[in-house]
Amino acid sequence: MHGRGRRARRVLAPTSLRIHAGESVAVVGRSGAGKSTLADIVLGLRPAADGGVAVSGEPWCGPSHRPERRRRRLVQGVPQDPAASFAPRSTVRRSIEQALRRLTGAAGGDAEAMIRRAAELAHLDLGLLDRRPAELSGGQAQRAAIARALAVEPAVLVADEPTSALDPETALSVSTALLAGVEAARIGMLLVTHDPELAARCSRTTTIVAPPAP
Ligand SMILES: Nc1ncnc2c1ncn2[C@@H]1O[C@H](COP(=O)(O)OP(=O)(O)OP(=O)(O)O)[C@@H](O)[C@H]1O
Repeated sequence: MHGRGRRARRVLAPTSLRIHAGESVAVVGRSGAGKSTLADIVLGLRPAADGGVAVSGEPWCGPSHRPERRRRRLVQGVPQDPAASFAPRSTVRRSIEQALRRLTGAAGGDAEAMIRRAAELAHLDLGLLDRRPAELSGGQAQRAAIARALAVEPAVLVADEPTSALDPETALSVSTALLAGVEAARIGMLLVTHDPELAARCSRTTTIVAPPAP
C-alpha cells in the first residue's frame, strides 16, 4: 500500500517469490508495476499490507513486524546512487568498518579480513578502500557499495537498478562483479532492472504486473 486512509492505494499485486542461496532473480516489469515497492518491502524499509518476508526460514518482516535489530545484517541493499550512500568525510574502509561493527560486532583483524574478502568479491581494488566517496568514479563507488553489502555476510542482497547510472562498459563490469560475488558467497539476490541483457544473465527472471486499477 502507498498512502494512508482514503488515499491508501494497493500498488503491488499478490506476489510470491522464493530465492535460494547463490541464486539471482531479476525483477522486471513496466514502469510503475511495483518493482521498487517490492524491493523496499524485502529490505524492510516499507511494510507490506499483508503477507510477509521470511529469511533463512524465519520471519523477517510483515505488516506489523519490522526486521529485528540482531538480524539486520541478513538483508542488504545495493543502492542506485552509491556515492551518496557513503558518509562523505569517511573513507570507504571506515564506512565498511562501521557497518561491520554495527551489524555483526566484528572489529580489528576480523573486520579487516571480512573487508578484504568483500572487496575481492566485488572486484574492488584494495587501494580504493582508503579514498573518500567523492574520490571514486561511479563504477568504483558501486563496487565499494557492493563490498560494503557483502562484508556483513548477508543472506539476501537487494539491488534496485544498480547499474542504471553507469556507462554501458562500466555497467557490464560492475554487474559481472555483482553476479559473481553473490554466487561465490552463496547469497540470494533480488535485482530490479529494466535491462533485458542484465536480466538474462541472472539465474531467472520474474515479471511484476501492476494490480488492476480500483
Ligand atoms: N511514496 C509513494 N506514495 C504513493 N504512491 C507511490 C509512492 N511510491 C511509489 N508509488 C506508486 O506505486 C506504484 C509502484 O511504484 P514503484 O516505484 O514500485 O514502481 P517500479 O515498477 O519500480 O517503477 P519504475 O520502473 O518506474 O522505477 C506506482 O504507481 C507509483 O506511482
